[in-house]
Amino acid sequence: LVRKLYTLTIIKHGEKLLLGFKKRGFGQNKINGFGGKVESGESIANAAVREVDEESGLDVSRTIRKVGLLEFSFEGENTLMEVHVFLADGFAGQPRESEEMRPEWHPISSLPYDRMWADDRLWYPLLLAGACFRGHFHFKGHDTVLEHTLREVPVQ
Ligand SMILES: CN1CCN(c2cc(NC3CC3)nc(N)n2)CC1
Repeated sequence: LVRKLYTLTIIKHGEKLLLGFKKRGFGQNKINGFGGKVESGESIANAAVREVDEESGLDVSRTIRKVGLLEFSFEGENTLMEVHVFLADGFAGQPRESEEMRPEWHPISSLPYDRMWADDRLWYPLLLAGACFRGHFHFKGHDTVLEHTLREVPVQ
């Protein structure tokens, strides 16, 4: 199994989340938090801050907290995605569209789960409850979760 590191940052402001419509690349046309690959020699938290800046123009360096670790495997593939999830409870700057992402605010009471990855509706409730969590989701293709594990873990 080839393990690759990624970040995913969700920005919360009051009762809304700032998510983005992915315009290209992996997860194109889905709504998601901001993120990308962790480059060699980069800390995971710094990679998260860099990706939020690149994709939304916002500075979350003073507001992000680590909230989760999600692993994704795919039927018939030898790749394992290790996604480090962060929650930012504030930001500096104004959201701006980038080549990758079109930022948009979504009320927590009406998240567009059917336009998000299939795993999101499983772990977002833990994120929104302020929990820390760890999960593994085994996908068939990009739309079907064949099996998964998910548990709350003690806050670090
Ligand atoms: C850099 N990106 C960040 C977001 N990320 C994913 C993946 C995902 N499910 C996996 C089946 C694909 N679910 C969410 N919500 N985000 C992939 C890597």
